[in-house]
Amino acid sequence: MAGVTMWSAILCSALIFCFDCSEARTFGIDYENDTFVLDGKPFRYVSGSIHYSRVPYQYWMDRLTKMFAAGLNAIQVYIPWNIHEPFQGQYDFSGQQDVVTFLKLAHSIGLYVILRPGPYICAEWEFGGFPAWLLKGNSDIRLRSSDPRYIKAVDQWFDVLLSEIAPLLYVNGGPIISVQVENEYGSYFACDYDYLRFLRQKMIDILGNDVVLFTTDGDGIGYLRCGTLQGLYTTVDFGITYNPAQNFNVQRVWEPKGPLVNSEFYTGWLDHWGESHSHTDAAAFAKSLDLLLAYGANVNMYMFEGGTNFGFWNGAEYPPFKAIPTSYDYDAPLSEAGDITEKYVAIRQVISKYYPPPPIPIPPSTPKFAYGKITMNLVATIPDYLEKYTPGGPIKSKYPINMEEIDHYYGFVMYRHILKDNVSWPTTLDIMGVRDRGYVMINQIPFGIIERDKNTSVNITGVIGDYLDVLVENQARINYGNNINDNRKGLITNVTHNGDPLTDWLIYPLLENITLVQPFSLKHSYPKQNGHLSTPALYAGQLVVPMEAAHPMDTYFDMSLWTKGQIWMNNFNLGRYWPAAGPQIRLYVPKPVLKQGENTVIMLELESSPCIQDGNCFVTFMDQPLINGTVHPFLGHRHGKLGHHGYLP
Ligand SMILES: CCCCNC(=S)N1C[C@H](O)[C@@H](O)[C@@H](O)[C@H]1CO
Repeated sequence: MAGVTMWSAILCSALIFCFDCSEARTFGIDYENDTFVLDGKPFRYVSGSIHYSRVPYQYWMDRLTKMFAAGLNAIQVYIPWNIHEPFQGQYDFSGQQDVVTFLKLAHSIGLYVILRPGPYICAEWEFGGFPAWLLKGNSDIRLRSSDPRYIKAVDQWFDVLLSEIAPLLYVNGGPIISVQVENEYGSYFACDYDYLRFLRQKMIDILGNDVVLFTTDGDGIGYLRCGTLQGLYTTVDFGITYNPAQNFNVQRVWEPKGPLVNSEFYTGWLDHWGESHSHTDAAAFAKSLDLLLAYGANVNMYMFEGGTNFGFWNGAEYPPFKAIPTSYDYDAPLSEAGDITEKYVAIRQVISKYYPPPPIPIPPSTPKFAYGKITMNLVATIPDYLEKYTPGGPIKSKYPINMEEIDHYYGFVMYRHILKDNVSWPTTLDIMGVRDRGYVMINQIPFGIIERDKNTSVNITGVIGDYLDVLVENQARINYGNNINDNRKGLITNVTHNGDPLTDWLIYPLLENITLVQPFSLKHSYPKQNGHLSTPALYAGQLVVPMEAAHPMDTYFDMSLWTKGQIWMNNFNLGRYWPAAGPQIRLYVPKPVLKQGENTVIMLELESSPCIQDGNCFVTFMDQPLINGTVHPFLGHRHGKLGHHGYLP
């Protein structure tokens, strides 16, 4: 008897969070009865996707509690590699990146976890989760394949990540009941089974054999051919359907027995700048959910809480190149700000037909406040700023260098060339390799905007010694499809003038850390103008939040009079704005980035500042979102179509 007591004690000590050490915790598949089994009993999950990287960590508990209050018993979570390994070999699992804490919070509420660690995650996230340093020195790397350079990086990353994850597996006392291998691999051209075998083995080596490993692919035969592998449970994804049998027939081709699983049941859809906000009818979705649950399916609703692409974390589709906005609201049941929606109520109602209502009330939406209008002031034009604030000075190079090679992966970089000849009449500057958008200036006077795959030339004039500046915006690395390998940013080709390559360049990485933006001796002479274009410049303002207990509150940043740029609040990068393109007109400002008293707002306006046009140098803080505004499909210019030589001044 003593022996048994000893073993159960050992088992307990091995099991974190274990509540009942008498029974080993198990989660698996009962193929005979077409169901998952949890601790030997039939189990079906009703799950929702939430991405911890898109919700301020101070709000994680709020969103997770609302998901539990909807009747969910599980959440589905992607792990973006690039937020955890910003530079190769440097890892970050703290603060906003503290995925272990996020998963433990879910566990504490009573939510199981379906984990999707990639290494590729798609998700409309920058580079599908890949770190940009994968491209440094490897312009021909073949991602998502057995390319040894890629496999080496994944192997090292998974050694670190999976070791963090293992203690949180259900079998070890944690909430993780299943782990996805790769992501919709069947939609990718490589079809490299050795790569999938490597991933499967790596996960088994570190996570063990007591976890369900699965794949997810679109519900089409063609997708599944390359998307799954022996030993990985095949699941599918699809949106609203009124004939679940038809959708699951595809899964049954690969899994004749076992639980039916829709791993991404789309509650809404993604947006692109310049296109109308996506919408999915709540009643239609609820009806389809009812049919899926009645059919006995396991369902994960993608997204249940969409959140925000703060900073430079949005992704892009290609072709054509279309960047994802800062809001990832997704028309999801919980809004970007975690508000309860009609769709949330409809879903909760359907789930309550199958399961007892959750033992907690629905938490309230967080309060929002309209802090009103504040004045913005010019700090500096970007050329002035960079000359003063580029630590160590610019990089000197005979030809332009792409961003990855200078270890500057996100945001902006300025390329400067000092004219060696007089250019007395307008002649063509060609910048074929702009990735993705460029603002061309001569001595700070804007001459035009260039865009990848569209207008890549501008007519310029100037004299010897003039500064030709090209400020390039990396709008996002493509996150989906077969072009994901072609993701280098900045200028990836030479710049030619009248067909001749321009040589001798100064390259200024624009600081990702905005704290160095100290108000210059404020120049009251506004930047140079050329038609409606103004010199890219930094503007600063102060938002004063009342010193009252109720404040700060969530709010929305309305910069609808401005055109396109980036916003920081107290040095927190709120994300990109582009009201000239739409549909997002206001940015969500979560309470945690604000403080009582003075809050510093910094804007980088790239194209056309209202301060110059009409003296309306202000922004407004509202108490309502606006992500379904008017769109301008010519990629964002109220002033009409692109001219042949870029936007005409
Ligand atoms: C327009 C192409 C969209 C590609 N993405 C697709 S199909 N999706 C599946 C993908 O697995 C998920 O990460 C999300 O990216 C989702 C769309 O929200």
